[in-house]
Amino acid sequence: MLEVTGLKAWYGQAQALHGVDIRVGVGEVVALAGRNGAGKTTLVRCVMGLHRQVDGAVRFLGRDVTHTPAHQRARAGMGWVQDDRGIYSSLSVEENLLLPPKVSDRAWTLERVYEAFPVLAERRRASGTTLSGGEQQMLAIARALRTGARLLLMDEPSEGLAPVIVARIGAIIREIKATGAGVLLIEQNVKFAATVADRHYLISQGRIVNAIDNSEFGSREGELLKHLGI
Ligand SMILES: Nc1ncnc2c1ncn2[C@@H]1O[C@H](COP(=O)(O)OP(=O)(O)OP(=O)(O)O)[C@@H](O)[C@H]1O
Repeated sequence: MLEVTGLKAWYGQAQALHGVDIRVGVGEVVALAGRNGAGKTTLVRCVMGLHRQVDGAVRFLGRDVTHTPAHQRARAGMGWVQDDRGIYSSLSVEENLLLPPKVSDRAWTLERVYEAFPVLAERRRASGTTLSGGEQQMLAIARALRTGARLLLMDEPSEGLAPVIVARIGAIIREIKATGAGVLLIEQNVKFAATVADRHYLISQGRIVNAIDNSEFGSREGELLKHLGI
């Protein structure tokens, strides 16, 4: 579904990505971990079409989208769950859920969202400003699902959340996977990533330095943690 090959990216003269290869298959959850400044956000921005100083190729659903504008990639089925959560704070939960444009017939109905996220049903009339961190994260994920995105790019969904909420988010990611959607998950919490991911990529200084199948995670966790300085 997503194939990134030989991706290079620059900020002016400074090169941030040095030939990155990653892929996400249908119904696959792929985790990306790396230290601060390793290139995770740059990579996701390149995939979404938000960073234009690039070389190499990004293919999505069999089409070369390397030079396709971001709004067209979103329309083709890429959904970004941002780390700042991108919620309209002056609008209610339900209004936030009604805004996203539908890009495919996989779009989740409001009823389906409320079934999967009971807390959003309870808080449907609450304004964005009054939501807890966990509720905001769930709203951000639900908004991406409302579009019918085929590939979700998630930026640190577990960050700053209580373990019980992180576990709930893990269950939701597994549910998304079961629908056949792909997920690219930026996640420093590799223990959490291991509960949902099929594969782990480790990025360092703009290069993928390790690709680990989740079945090997138990024996190679130490290697990952050491690399991340955890
Ligand atoms: N707007 C920018 N202008 C110049 N250089 C940038 C810019 N954004 C990022 N960089 C540089 O690009 C490299 C990769 O940064 P990036 O933000 O992609 O890393 P990251 O892995 O997402 O880090 P973090 O976990 O801190 O968000 C770093 O060397 C960073 O300093």
